[in-house]
Amino acid sequence: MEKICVAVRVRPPTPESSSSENGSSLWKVEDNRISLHKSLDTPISTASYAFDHVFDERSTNACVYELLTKDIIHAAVEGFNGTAFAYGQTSSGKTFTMTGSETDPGIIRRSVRDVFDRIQMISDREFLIRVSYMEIYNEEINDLLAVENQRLQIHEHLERGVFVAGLKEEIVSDAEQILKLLDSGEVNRHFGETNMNVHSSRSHTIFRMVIESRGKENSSTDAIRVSVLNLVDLAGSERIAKTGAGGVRLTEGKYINKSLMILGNVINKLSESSKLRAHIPYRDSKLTRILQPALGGNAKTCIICTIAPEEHHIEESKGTLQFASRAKRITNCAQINEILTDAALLKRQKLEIEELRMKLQGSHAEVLEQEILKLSNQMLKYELECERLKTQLEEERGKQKEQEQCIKEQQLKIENLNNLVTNSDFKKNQSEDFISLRRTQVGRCNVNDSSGFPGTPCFESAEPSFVVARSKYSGLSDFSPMVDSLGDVADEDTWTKLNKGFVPDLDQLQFTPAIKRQPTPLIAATTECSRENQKVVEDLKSQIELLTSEKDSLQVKFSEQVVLNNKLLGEISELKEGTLHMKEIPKLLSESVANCKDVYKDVIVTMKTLMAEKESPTAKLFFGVTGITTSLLSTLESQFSMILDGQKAGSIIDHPLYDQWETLRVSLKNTASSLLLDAQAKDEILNSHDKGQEAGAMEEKLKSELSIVKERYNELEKELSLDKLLLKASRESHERLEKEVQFLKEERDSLDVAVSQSTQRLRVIASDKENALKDLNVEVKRRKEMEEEIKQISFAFSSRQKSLMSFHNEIKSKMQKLTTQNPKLK
Ligand SMILES: Nc1ncnc2c1ncn2[C@@H]1O[C@H](COP(=O)(O)OP(=O)(O)OP(=O)(O)O)[C@@H](O)[C@H]1O
Repeated sequence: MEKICVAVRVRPPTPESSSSENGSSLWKVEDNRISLHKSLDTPISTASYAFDHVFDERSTNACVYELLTKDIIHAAVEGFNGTAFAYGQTSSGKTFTMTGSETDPGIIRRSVRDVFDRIQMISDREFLIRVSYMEIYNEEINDLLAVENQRLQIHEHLERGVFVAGLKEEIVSDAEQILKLLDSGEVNRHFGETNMNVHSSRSHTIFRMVIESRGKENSSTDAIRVSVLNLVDLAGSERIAKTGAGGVRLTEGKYINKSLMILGNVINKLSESSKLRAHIPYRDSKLTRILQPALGGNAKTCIICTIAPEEHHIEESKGTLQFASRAKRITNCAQINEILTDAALLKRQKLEIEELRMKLQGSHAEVLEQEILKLSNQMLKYELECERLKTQLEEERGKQKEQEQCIKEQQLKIENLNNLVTNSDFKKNQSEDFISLRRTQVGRCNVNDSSGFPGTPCFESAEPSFVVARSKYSGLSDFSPMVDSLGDVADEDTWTKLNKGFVPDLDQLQFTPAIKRQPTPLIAATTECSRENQKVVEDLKSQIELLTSEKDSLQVKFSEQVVLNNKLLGEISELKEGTLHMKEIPKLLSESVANCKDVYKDVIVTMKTLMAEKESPTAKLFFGVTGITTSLLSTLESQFSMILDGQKAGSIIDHPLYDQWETLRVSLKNTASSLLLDAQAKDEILNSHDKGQEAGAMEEKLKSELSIVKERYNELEKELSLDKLLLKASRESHERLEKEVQFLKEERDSLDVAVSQSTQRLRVIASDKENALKDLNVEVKRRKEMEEEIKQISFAFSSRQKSLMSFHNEIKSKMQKLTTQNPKLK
């Protein structure tokens, strides 16, 4: 187990920035520490970071290679997998570090030369070297050594691990040959000009050397070593606002930021304690999938994080340093990769059996026998444990299937909900609709409003669980985002955001045991093997526990979602009911207005016939009132016609407008009939020739009636303005209602997203379980083989013991014979 080696390199300031920023860098490098200083040279305590190496602006590629990469290259020659990669924002010097210049070659060229120098020094082994060069451009793998090999796929093999199918591998015999291949590959690389870098890498490149070696002598008995060396130049993260990217550059930028964010996620998960990290999202991007062995796997890895010293890049530089801090906590488990030929395996086993025999012949025979027995028992125990885990897994799978079924049903429900919402025809200006809805939602509205207007929907009174559940969706998901949901990643420098707020805690560092897949040496290693097996089984057990708990939490979340969904469904059906009810109002109102109009027309006709003297004050007043009332009626009519637009009939009896119009109708009718009676009385009075006295009384009466009409008119005017206010309030309520519906729709959409994320997560868990099961099967198979071997050894041991016993008895009988023949010997 060893930690990843992490270094930081500060690029020299650009000529423009050194002239504009007085040439003084805010980043100070002291030994292996880098800290941010304020302009007055006071250090900022929270921005000080320590790494394995920190290279300042004056350091050369030669120095970086010597201190950081050289050991990994030498280890690769010896059979260890190795990876070196450069990470940092755009224009911070990654390509300069990996590729370098003519005068100061970068890590890749230096590594190539060093590999061959090293090979020259190893005289007892022979080497075969293959190289490949690929780029990941817009999440597609292209072969840089064979342009026709585009969009290559990643495959996984039990023994070979993750590999890129169809990638050209050139067998090379010297460094010069590789350097030429590199130059030809460089031509095919995607570069582009941005505001930040005139020669910006638009893809991640991976230069790979596969180093195979075997001993020159006794080659049939020696294992073949195969190691993979990856030298990676990542594309730089970029802020679109700074790079000024558009069109193709923008698309590239989005892909670059997305894959770097996933790399950041993987690093974050790996830097967590092993108890917390349930799932490492290697599969979320091609880059992380290819680099999987280098990140927490079987490889020696170094990361060089490059930063730009300019003040306007401080945020990006801090992000890079936080990424580096996390990477520093990752532990790899590198081991020599050996492939044993059958002959080599046989020879090794023979040697081991011989060793065991020697031990058996010594005084430890019994102890060893016991140990073998103990081991056999342990094997049996582990096998049983494996069986148990297997059945547990089967059960888990069954449960998972059920859950998937549940999710499908849920999705169906959501679709129905969707249809319901889209079918609901909420039109603008249907303000009165809300009045009816108010009745249906009386429990949830502010009906006791002092204004007496219809209450507005009140969500404070909603059940707390509803609010809690809703707030959950606004929070960030606790698992890594899926590639497809990151469409707008490039709009914000998300990876920098992601890196913020990290507090390194090295004490919590945990190690992940790696599963060894190599053939295991026999007897001498049995104890070690059993311990290892135990560890593996425990590891698998803990993995299963983690998966189970994760599944449980998902199930809880899922049932919460179901509850929330049901609630939303209820609310939406309530709203729908309300809407149907509301649709009835306008027609009735318009009917009411038509009624009033008819009555009023009758009244006017009657009144006109009564008004003999058209120029009298009473007639003038009457006609004036008639005009006003007509205009009132037309206003109301136009308002209702606006509301009626597109609505259907229904019934509403208790609407305030209905009451008012009813009162108006009755009052007009009464006035008309009283006027009619008065006119008749007047006729009678005139007929009785008592003109003087009666005319005065009649005038008085008419005046008083006129004032009543006036008052009534004023009242009507007030009622009308009240109605207007009511209409306004209703309109506002309707708008609020519409917003609420919109909000519910959004809520439903977010639920949709959450459910699909859960589904994806479940799928990932399922595949993880599948992998765990595969590993278990491999383990079981291996254990069976070992058991077989132990049986054979036990058998050999017992036959050896028997022969020893017979030999012993033979000697004994011979001795006895000798002593009987020659008693002197006694
Ligand atoms: N250590 C250094 N010494 C001198 N010049 C450097 C150094 N590092 C970077 N530069 C120069 O800075 C510029 C940008 O560097 P480079 O292209 O390597 O950045 P990058 O991180 O690879 O950018 P991108 O991600 O956009 O490809 C180049 O002109 C390069 O020569």
